[in-house]
Amino acid sequence: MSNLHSSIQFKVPEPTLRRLPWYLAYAQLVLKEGELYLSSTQIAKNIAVDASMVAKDLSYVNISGRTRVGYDVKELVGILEAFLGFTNSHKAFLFGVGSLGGALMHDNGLEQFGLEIVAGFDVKYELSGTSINRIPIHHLDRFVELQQQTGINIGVLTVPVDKAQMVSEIMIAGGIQAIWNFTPFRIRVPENIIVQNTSIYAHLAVMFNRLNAIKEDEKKKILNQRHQKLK
Ligand SMILES: NC(=O)c1ccc[n+]([C@@H]2O[C@H](COP(=O)([O-])OP(=O)(O)OC[C@H]3O[C@@H](n4cnc5c(N)ncnc54)[C@H](O)[C@@H]3O)[C@@H](O)[C@H]2O)c1
Repeated sequence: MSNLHSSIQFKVPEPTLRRLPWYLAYAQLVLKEGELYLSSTQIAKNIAVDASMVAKDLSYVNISGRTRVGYDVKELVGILEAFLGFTNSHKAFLFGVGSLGGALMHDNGLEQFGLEIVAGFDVKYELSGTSINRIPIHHLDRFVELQQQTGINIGVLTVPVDKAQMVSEIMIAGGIQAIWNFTPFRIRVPENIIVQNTSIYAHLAVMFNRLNAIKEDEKKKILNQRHQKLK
């Protein structure tokens, strides 16, 4: 990625960066269906966001739609893929090949999003020399040597929570500059290190909360109906 490209990306607000992959996924679907043009209103309807928000988000990626016709779908897909860094594969090491780490190594979808896990590291000796989805697993002791050979600077952290800080320090000392942290521990890192904390559980809480809101609404409706009948 060029410096110019990365300096543009840093100015993009995080919520926009989180929405762009949704637009891309929808544009890819439309492209498959053979459509040539796509409007921001169409995108907005399908993603359930505001059309003006879609247009604003897309203004960050330097693509302009044609009045009344919309965006050229092929161009939109290409630009979004390149912008999000999905076209150039980023290679990563994974630390902690347990149930979550193993599942991530099994997931072929990650590569579509530009991340390729090329090796896993663990402290369990019985895992050394084995592989998951053709990705080799090594003992953690071999990390520095393999980092020096490959120059890989992204690390996926899936170790037990009480090991998160210690392993992240080993990762950083060995040359990792960006950590995708799946542990619930808020690791402390030097300023120049990028950390992205990710939790699938956070989204669960949102889903439960919305479900409860629906239930509360239904309860209110039932109570209202009873009141009406009593009147
Ligand atoms: N973010 C999420 O949504 C999410 C979801 C599930 C689990 N988690 C978290 O992911 C982490 C892993 O969970 P899991 O269920 O896969 O646990 P697990 O016990 O199945 O796997 C952990 C692995 O880390 C290895 N390990 C331990 N110490 C290590 C070290 N110093 N260096 C390298 N590897 C080491 C273990 O040998 C084991 O193979 C936990 O912190 C858990 O809380 C997060």
